[in-house]
Amino acid sequence: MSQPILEVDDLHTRFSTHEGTVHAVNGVSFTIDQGEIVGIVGESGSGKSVTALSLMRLENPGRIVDGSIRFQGTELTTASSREIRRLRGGGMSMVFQDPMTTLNPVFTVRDQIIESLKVHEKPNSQSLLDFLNAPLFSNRSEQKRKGKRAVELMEQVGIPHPAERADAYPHEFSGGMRQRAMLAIALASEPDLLIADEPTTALDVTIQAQILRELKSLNETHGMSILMVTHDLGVVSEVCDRVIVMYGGEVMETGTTDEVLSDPKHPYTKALLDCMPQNTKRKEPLNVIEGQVPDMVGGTTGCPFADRCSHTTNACTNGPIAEHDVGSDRVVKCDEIEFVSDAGVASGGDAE
Ligand SMILES: Nc1ncnc2c1ncn2[C@@H]1O[C@H](COP(=O)(O)OP(=O)(O)OP(=O)(O)O)[C@@H](O)[C@H]1O
Repeated sequence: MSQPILEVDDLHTRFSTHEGTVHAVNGVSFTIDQGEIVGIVGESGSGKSVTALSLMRLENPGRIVDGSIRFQGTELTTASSREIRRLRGGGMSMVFQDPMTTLNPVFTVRDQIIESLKVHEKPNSQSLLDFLNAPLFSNRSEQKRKGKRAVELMEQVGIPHPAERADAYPHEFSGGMRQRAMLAIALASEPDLLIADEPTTALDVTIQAQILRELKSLNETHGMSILMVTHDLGVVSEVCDRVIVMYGGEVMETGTTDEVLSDPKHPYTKALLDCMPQNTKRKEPLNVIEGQVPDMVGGTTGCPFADRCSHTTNACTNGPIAEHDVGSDRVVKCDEIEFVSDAGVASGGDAE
């Protein structure tokens, strides 16, 4: 059996706001094995991104108030900023939804990939030469080597004519190419775990399929583990080995992608699946889950999905809700699952 590369246990991340304390991540636990692709899926506001940011220790202005994140044996919740920097330079990288918020508009794509290569090679130090940004003759060959590597990485992520395009600025790239450039920057540090937060949401379906293929091939050829944050079950079904279904800052259901998508146990998972266009008859309006995701101010008592679920009982609103093992590596946080399996559950009160 594969060793977990990442172990998240009872993670709680909160934000202090004028309205009160937002319990964005509320007791989340999961693992990712070496070489595994795991998806986190859920509606907007379910806590997916804050979970991903917490793993990279980029949760600020939020704060981790409880729980543990162990990456390759290192506890990240108490790690020093030096350890975290070293980790970001090597073990873990993140790709964000909007490349323009991450790419620096005043540097060429090549320079930004080179910067990532430098951080990878010297995660804890910034040399005087780097600081002055004035490479001397002695490190010109080094600079050349990194430039060549940058072009190789651009080629690897499918940027056509990489040598010619390396000196372009981000605004000269299309959306899909920018996303690939960002992937190249993330890969420059040769991460063991890539966290990809909605990496294809802003792209058209053809480019989306190409990027997903790219990620899958990196996983297969380099054994890179991937945590894919998405609201799209189609993406999950295409690339993920396992899926974590999140709602209201909590994990509602986990399991292998095949099992969860073919036999969803939690009413929320079932409702999400019912909303997929593939599961709607032609010319009929798409299914929606009636109601809104909770704002998570002050946290929730009981199941966060209770006020949108058609099978809610008093026990669901009074909580706490137990996690049920319903198979190997399959967990469902719902006390009504017997009922769900027997009768089926649908969104908006449309029970099957
Ligand atoms: N900086 C912040 N300050 C206050 N609350 C925040 C902040 N960032 C996120 N939140 C809250 O944390 C909760 C979880 O948000 P998060 O972005 O993780 O959801 P998500 O599932 O990733 O949604 P999306 O798919 O839209 O990114 C939401 O209630 C959100 O409003």
